[in-house]
Amino acid sequence: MTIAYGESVALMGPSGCGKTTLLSILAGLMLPDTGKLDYWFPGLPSTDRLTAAIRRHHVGIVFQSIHLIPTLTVLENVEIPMFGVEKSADRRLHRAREVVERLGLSAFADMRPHQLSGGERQRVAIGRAFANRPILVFADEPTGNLDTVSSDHVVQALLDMASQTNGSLLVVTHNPGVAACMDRILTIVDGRIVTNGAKAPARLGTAS
Ligand SMILES: Nc1ncnc2c1ncn2[C@@H]1O[C@H](COP(=O)(O)OP(=O)(O)OP(=O)(O)O)[C@@H](O)[C@H]1O
Repeated sequence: MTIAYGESVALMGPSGCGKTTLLSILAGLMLPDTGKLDYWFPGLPSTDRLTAAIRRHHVGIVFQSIHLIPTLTVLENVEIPMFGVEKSADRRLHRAREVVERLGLSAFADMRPHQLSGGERQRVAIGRAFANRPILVFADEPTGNLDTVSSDHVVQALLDMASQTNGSLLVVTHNPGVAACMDRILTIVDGRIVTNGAKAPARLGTAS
């Protein structure tokens, strides 16, 4: 598979076929037993591994189970990834406010996650994933536990943030409606990736 710069890709397939495993390998959270990865991030030397430093600066991850820090406010949760990347506290706060506003969450900025709905919480997690303007964002079943309306908002938030940062998006989903919103759909069939359609302006990375 190849993911291009600025492209949004859905990854589908039956339960247990390996979508989360593939995403975890691509995101550098797991090492593959076999196969090869290549990343060509703009402005960076090509690499076959996403190290923690590359992940911190250039990659965002959104999980189905959200994982916000319950004791921090919405604004503080969005700000977390910027520590160690952006030294200026003023710039961190400015960027966090900008992201929260863009996601339509300004009214919740000073609230704690438990005061928000599931969909709102997931949008905060999306804001956190995009806080450092990453080149590549992985989302694993980001709408898995949400109703249709909240799910639509979450997909819009993902696409809007990706287009603002011109980042690439890989979304694992069981939902054909969510998949249809992406530029391209990859499906794992009998252990192999099948693709439909292609929009490939420039390579960002491949896995085989
Ligand atoms: N850490 C692990 N060690 C060994 N096997 C694992 C591990 N994690 C997952 N598996 C197995 O690998 C297979 C693929 O799991 P994975 O979670 O990637 O599938 P999936 O397509 O994401 O499924 P779902 O759609 O249900 O989330 C499954 O058979 C699972 O039991």
